[in-house]
Amino acid sequence: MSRKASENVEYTLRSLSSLMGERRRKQQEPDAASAAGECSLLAAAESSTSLQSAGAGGGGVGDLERAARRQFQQDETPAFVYVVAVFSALGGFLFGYDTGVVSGAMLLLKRQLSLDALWQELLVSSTVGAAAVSALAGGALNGVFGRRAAILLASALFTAGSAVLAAANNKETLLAGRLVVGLGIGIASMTVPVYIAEVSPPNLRGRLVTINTLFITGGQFFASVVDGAFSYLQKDGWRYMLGLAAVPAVIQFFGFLFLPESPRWLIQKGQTQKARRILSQMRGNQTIDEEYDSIKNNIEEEEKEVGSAGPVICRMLSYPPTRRALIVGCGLQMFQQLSGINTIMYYSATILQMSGVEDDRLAIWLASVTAFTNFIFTLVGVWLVEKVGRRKLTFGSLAGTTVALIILALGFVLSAQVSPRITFKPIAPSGQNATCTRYSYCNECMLDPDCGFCYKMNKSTVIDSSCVPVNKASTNEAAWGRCENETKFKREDIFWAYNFCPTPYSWTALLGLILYLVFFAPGMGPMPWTVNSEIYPLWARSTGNACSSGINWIFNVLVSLTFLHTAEYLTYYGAFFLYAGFAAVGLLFVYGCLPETKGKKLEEIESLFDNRLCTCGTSDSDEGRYIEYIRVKGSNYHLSDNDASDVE
Ligand SMILES: O[C@H]1[C@H](O)[C@@H](O)[C@H](O)[C@@H](O)[C@H]1O
Repeated sequence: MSRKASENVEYTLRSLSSLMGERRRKQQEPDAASAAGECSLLAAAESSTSLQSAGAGGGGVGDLERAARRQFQQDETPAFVYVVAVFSALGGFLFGYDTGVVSGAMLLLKRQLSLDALWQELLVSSTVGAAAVSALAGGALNGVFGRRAAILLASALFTAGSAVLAAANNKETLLAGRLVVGLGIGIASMTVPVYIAEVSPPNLRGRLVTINTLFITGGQFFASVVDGAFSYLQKDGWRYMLGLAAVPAVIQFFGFLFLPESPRWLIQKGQTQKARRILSQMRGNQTIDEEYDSIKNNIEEEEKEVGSAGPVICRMLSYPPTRRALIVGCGLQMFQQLSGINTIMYYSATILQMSGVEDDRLAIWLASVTAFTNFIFTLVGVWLVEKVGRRKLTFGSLAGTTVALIILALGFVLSAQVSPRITFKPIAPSGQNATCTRYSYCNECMLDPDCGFCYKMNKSTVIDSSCVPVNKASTNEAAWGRCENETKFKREDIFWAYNFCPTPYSWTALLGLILYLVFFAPGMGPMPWTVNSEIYPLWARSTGNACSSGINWIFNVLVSLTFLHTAEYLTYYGAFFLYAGFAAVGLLFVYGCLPETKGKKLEEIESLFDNRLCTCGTSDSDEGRYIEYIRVKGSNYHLSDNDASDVE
């Protein structure tokens, strides 16, 4: 039987068994109910036989199956699961908002509180650093107190942190607020995907977990709009930017007071009655027996196989399937960051300036266009994840990202090659730094963070150009010379370029940037989070996600903090070629090591890591196959894709 046909058979059987459950509930008489159930199964067996022949002959799908499919889809999506997913994903929104909003807030803050470079760096990176620490610690928190408690704690931290930030009167208080918010981000980033994965039905799990990343990028986009809007409020605009996060945080906190704990965590802790009640609430009108049994059996088997002595991380490392899963999960998170997403997100305004946008405010608004691209294309990922699966989506996305990075780098190579010559070397006033005046091309001048390029234009040609030191207090003007006073030099048609050079190849940078996000956002953005929420068995899930989220945050700090220095040492194109190199290695890793988890029950996924690591590329033919358990007249039949006839 062809694979397509076998999938159809499974689908129909599941649909019909679901229909059967529905019909059974509607019947008042137990006997009549069981008769209806048997009828349905007989119909299923017949239908599967006819489908087998239809599949073999390449024919269409019958009315019965279509009706069953419709019914099945209705059955599978109780609104409650969506409500739970959306409330949890508010954690993702806050993660995106708080990491995104700071760049705009910093523009205002540094003026109002006269922050030097060290304090600016501290305020930006303290949050990411705190997130790394709390993501790592979040594993224990999740394991001991449960997912719900962890999400409640994260939203409390977000609320408290935002309130402190909005009311802050000095930089020390701001630092405290940013640290508290960072602790919330770390806990939310590792807990929310796990929680959503555990409450979702298998056929929707990928989509619902990916919604969390949609909320992350949505938060980043919203933050960029808020930054743009409040940038006009020079005094105290930053208070609104930083404080606004309290609103979704409070909503999430109160929402979660009424939302349930993950049934899987409850079963693990022995609270089986409560778990059953929640599971049936989450599954609407379907029977929960098989799912409940399979979770419970799995926990018991795991305990037998792996034992329960010693720290979880040691047990994970000494048990080959979880060790392999951990390598895959952490590797994915590492490559997500190494492919440079956050240099694109945090420095898009700078990169856009390189592409010829000279006005600061316009660059901030255009940065929100890039954030919007990231958001919209994550939505494409939500749509694709259950259609093409995790593996193909991640691979395709990373391949496109690599090409986009190469285009971005080539754009910078072209710009560097036609970099304007420096034609005018002013004498530095006594006691002033003269290093900048030694450069011969704009490109060298641009890469020195202490210097900027001052020039005039004759039609489209750069003339009278010089390289002079930048004013440390405001990078909008030079420390001395013709570009010293912004209002004055603008009146005289003189231009100042800090961090960029005027170039006719500006469009390549813009093209590369947009292409990058178009490819990155549907796959490499969300899949590392989605896959990590699925690949660990229950006993290792919190710890596995804590480690991989920790890795994500650690590489986030490393890559984004070193971007400007990397560009200084390797030039801009060197930096992007470097990220392209990392992405290419990531591509091999994904091809070799990432198995397909689409449609599988969480309890089945562990077996994907039974074989030696990095043999997944050879087991593609297994993609999309299900093993489904159905309950027939009180007994469980194991239905593989070749033995539909087992059903009587
Ligand atoms: O998945 C997310 C998303 O792609 C964000 O845009 C990025 O800033 C995060 O670092 C990443 O983890």
